[in-house]
Amino acid sequence: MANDMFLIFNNGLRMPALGIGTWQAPDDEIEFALDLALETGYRHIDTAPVYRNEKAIGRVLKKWLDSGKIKREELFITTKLPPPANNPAYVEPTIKNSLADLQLDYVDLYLIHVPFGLFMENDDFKRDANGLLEIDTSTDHIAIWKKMEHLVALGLTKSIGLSNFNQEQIQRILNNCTIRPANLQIEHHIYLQQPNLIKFCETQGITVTAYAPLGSRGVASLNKMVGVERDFPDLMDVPLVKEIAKNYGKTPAQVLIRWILDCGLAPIPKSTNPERLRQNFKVFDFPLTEEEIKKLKSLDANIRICDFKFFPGVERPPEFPFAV
Ligand SMILES: NC(=O)C1=CN([C@@H]2O[C@H](COP(=O)(O)OP(=O)(O)OC[C@H]3O[C@@H](n4cnc5c(N)ncnc54)[C@H](OP(=O)(O)O)[C@@H]3O)[C@@H](O)[C@H]2O)C=CC1
Ligand SMILES: O=C1CO[C@H](CO)[C@@H](O)[C@@H]1O
Repeated sequence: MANDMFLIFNNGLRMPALGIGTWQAPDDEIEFALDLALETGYRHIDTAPVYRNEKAIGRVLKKWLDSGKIKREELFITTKLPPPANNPAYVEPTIKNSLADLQLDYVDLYLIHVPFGLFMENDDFKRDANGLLEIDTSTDHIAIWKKMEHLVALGLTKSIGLSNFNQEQIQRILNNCTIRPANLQIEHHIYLQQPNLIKFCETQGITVTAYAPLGSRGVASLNKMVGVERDFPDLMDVPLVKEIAKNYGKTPAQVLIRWILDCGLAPIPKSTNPERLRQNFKVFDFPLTEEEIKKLKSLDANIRICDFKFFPGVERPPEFPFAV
């Protein structure tokens, strides 16, 4: 089954609408899973230096590209500027590190991962004496964006975009840019739909990628590690989702993914499990009806799962993007 759906960027680039997420996929798992994903037909891969798996992803990409089984232009690779590199001086060296690890000459999309800046210490984010993350209060989005634009001129990325930015932060970039953001990557699923932000992106010609489309179990495990107590709803157990899945002979995960595609967004579900990874790709043969799309839209409950509570103290000003 072919992935025949694309999102068209404001620079003309075509991004396969369904991608594969790679957060919390350690090296051995991701090497195996990515190989299988490429066999299955996935062509859009989402990663980031903070996922610490770019080297493993690079090994798989090199193997496929060297073998001639795939051409570079058939792939769509996204990676991100990590929070400690939210500083104009670090933008170019940081993408060059990612490219070296990914064994690529360019990526298709480079995103500013989060709007707030952090610092590194001993291979981890730097904390103060109270265990709170130290925030870089000098983070300057406009100066960083100028360097992001320069990366396009250097040919190190085809397009540039943002992740986890709110409308006000995006508008500030739009007011001061030469190259407009091509894409915004945000949490998006039936319980967090942010219609105003999506509408804003639509009117500004910014495509939207939906992270945590299945409800992200990874956030729960990070929360647990830092003692944040929070229960999340299981999106695959929602009665309406299960009912629609049953009617089509599909799984709840497939309905959640298909609904995002039908909303015109790009879902990037993560799976390193062979059966689930293949299952998540089999979504091109059952467009939902207008009625089903509407009913699923009515489930919006403004439940943000990836609220960065697993980063203690990160909600302090100046650039934390969400209402606290
Ligand atoms: N820009 C940002 O700040 C963020 C970006 N992301 C990106 O978005 C991607 C997706 O988000 P993520 O947080 O991983 O969460 P997802 O919503 O993709 O959920 C992934 C979880 O669901 C499980 N799963 C996958 N497919 C199925 C299925 N068919 N049935 C049941 N369970 C399934 C996976 O387990 P298993 O692997 O065992 O199948 C994993 O535990 C990330 O991997 C990352 O690339 C994510 C968070 C933040
Ligand atoms: O993409 C993401 C997933 O996990 C990270 C934590 O390590 C977050 O920074 C993030 O936004």
